[in-house]
Amino acid sequence: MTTGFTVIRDTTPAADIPRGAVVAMGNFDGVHLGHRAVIDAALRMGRAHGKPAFAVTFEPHPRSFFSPNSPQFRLSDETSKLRLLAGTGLDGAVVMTFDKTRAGTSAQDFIHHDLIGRLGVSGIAVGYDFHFGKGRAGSPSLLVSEGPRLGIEVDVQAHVDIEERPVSSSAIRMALAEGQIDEATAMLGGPWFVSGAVIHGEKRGRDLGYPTANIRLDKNCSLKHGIYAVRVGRGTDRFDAVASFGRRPTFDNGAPLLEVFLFDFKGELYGTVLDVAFIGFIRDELKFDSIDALIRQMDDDSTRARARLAAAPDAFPKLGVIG
Ligand SMILES: Cc1cc2nc3c(=O)[nH]c(=O)nc-3n(C[C@H](O)[C@H](O)[C@H](O)COP(=O)(O)O)c2cc1C
Ligand SMILES: Nc1ncnc2c1ncn2[C@@H]1O[C@H](COP(=O)(O)OP(=O)(O)O)[C@@H](O)[C@H]1O
Repeated sequence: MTTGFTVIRDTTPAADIPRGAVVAMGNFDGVHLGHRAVIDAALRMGRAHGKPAFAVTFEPHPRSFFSPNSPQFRLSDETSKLRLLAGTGLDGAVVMTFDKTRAGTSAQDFIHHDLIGRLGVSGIAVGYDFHFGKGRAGSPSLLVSEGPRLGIEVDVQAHVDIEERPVSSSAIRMALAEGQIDEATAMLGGPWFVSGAVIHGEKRGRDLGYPTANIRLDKNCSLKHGIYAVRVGRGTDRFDAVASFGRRPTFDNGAPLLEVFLFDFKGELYGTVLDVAFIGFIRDELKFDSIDALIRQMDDDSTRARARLAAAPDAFPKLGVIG
């Protein structure tokens, strides 16, 4: 686990910002294999320069600033993204607020004020399709052409392909919406995960013999409704589990909830923040005619989830500690 991951924000005093860092720039939603190629390039450059390597990223996601009315399924919220970035070996992240001012900053001003003035960057790694600055005028080729004059090394990473398809955050969103967990895991370089605090439900689970820790996911989460083999993290503890994400058509067809039954666990989880990593898809969510039929199905789901998890004993996202 990486420690000492520093987060720099727009409000961080200049005196607290290390000068001369190399930066990996991107939105980094999900921190997938393509992002990791850019991050690895920055790590190599940082070692060569004898300088720290930081991610430069934007919050909220620029798309939600530009299209506030078309909801965005985020693979990782800000905290999850920072934990993933902290797990890569980077020294920190510069989180730039994406607001009206930043959206209106020209590419040249972004380079000169935000990157050189504020950070004194000595190197920049980006992906082939990263654009920045007002009107998306800033591009990898602009950085490549300006870099030598500014004394900044620039590294542009090509797309990472899996089966001849470029890895992208939107391809991963689509895979999750289809319940294609193996595809999402391959593109991410590790299992997709969500985090949330356990809330109270209808207290039906304990009567079924399946108490479930209930977690409300972001309303824009488009993970396919269904039953999954999951691995749960509570701090550094790990528990194998089976989870249902859906509306419980057998009962209430209510708001979508993630409900997690931890194997071999007894205890109180209300209020606890759990990390839930999706390891395998088991089946679609169904409406059962009787509680007994649902319970028999949950027994079978548990057997299948245990087998799926036993085949991937170490599967869990590599997360670091922020701060
Ligand atoms: C492994 C598993 C499979 C489930 N499958 C279904 C299902 O197919 N259909 C359904 O309506 N509810 C399903 N559920 C949700 C249960 O109905 C729900 O956990 C139960 O109602 C308890 O709710 P509570 O946590 O609010 O007490 C499943 C839950 C688990 C843990
Ligand atoms: N093995 C377990 N897996 C999940 N939750 C458990 C387990 N054992 C005990 N619990 C506790 O039981 C609660 C879920 O019980 P349940 O009857 O489903 O209530 P609720 O409807 O409030 O979720 C969890 O939030 C947790 O505090």
